[in-house]
Order: sequence, then C-alpha cells, then structure tokens
Amino acid sequence: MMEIFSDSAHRQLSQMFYTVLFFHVSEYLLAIACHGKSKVTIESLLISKDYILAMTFTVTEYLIELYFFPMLKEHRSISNLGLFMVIFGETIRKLAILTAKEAFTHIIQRYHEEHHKLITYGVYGIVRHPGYTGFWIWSVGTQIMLCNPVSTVAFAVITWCFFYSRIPYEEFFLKQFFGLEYDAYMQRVPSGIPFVK
Ligand SMILES: C[S@@+](CC[C@H](N)C(=O)[O-])C[C@H]1O[C@@H](n2cnc3c(N)ncnc32)[C@H](O)[C@@H]1O
Repeated sequence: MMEIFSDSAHRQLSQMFYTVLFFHVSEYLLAIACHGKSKVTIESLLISKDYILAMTFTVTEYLIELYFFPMLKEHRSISNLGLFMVIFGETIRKLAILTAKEAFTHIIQRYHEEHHKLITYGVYGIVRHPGYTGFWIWSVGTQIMLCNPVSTVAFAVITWCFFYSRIPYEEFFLKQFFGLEYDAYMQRVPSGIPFVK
C-alpha cells in the first residue's frame, strides 16, 4: 500500500506513526513506573476524543496536500527541523516525568498528599512546567515534520490555549500546597510556555 506514496511521504508517515506510538506507550509505562500499576488507568495513554479528532485532521490535511501540492512535502530540511523538535520536546517531557516521579500525575492534584514535595531542581530549575513545554514543542514538531502548514498553526495555538488556562489552575493548588515556597519559585523561574507568566 505504501508504494502509492513517494519516498518523502513514506518517511514522514512512518516517522509520525513511530513518534505517536512511542509518546503514548512511554507515557503509560512511565506512569506505571512512577505510581504503580494499580493506580494507573488507560487514561494515562493520554488519548482523548479531542486528540483523536486533531490527529484525524492532521492526517486528512497531509493526504489532501500530498495529492494536490506534492512538492509541499518535499522540504526535507523543514521536515528534519520538525523531527528535531519532536525528539527535543519528548526528551524535555520525559526528563520532567523522571525528575518529578510520583509528583507528576496526569490528573491535577487538588488535595495535598504528604509525599507530595515541591520539585525545583533539574529541568524544574529551568522552567516551572517542563512537561508542558516538552509537549508543546513535541506537538508542533509533529506537524512541521509532516510539512502541514494549517495543522502547525492550529496545534501551536490550540495547545498554547490549553496550557494558558491549565497552568493558573494547576498553580492555584500548588500555591495552596506550598505557600511562600511556591511564590518564590514563581518569581525565580519562568513558566516555560511563551507569554504565560
Ligand atoms: C501533568 S503533571 C505536570 C507537571 C508540570 N506542570 C510540568 O509541566 O512538568 C501535573 C501535576 O504535577 C504537579 N506539579 C506541578 N509542578 C510541580 C512541582 N514543581 N513540584 C511538584 N509537583 C508539581 C501538580 O500538582 C499536578 O498534580
């Protein structure tokens, strides 16, 4: 079936498939490693309805452009830049999970548990939300890798909007848990998402 695609298309679609597969499987396995199997649900695969919709849109855009504007998919250096962003973003996110360990829950904690300590070292010493920074770079990178102009802009804006509202919500509880220690951390370290204080 892949013979109907050019070499570039074959490479880009394969890269996208393995990128997405690696991201979700590794999120799930790391969640088990950090929290134990009994506490992890299938939701830790991070595949929601909206996400499936976004990926369907992405593939649809890719195939339409491949058919009508095949030269758009032949920009190897742009595609490689996207691949670099995917690897870079994935690395930052996984470093965040490995640094925060038990504190890195996929669902935002609203009640302080005794074991929950404030992490301010490692990647958390560079930005306050390295998991989100990494995901943002990863998601935009997937679209640059596919040379998908519409989805590149859409992913950048939609993911940014998501974190723009999620970060204050998450930090509302972190301030309750850690008080002045969190205020000082906020003063010292940027959020890691552009234009989010
Ligand atoms: C999905 S994780 C994301 C963590 C962080 N926002 C990031 O992007 O790396 C969400 C959980 O991490 C916890 N969390 C966020 N920042 C933290 C920090 N600096 N230290 C400890 N826990 C943190 C929150 O309480 C929340 O339940």
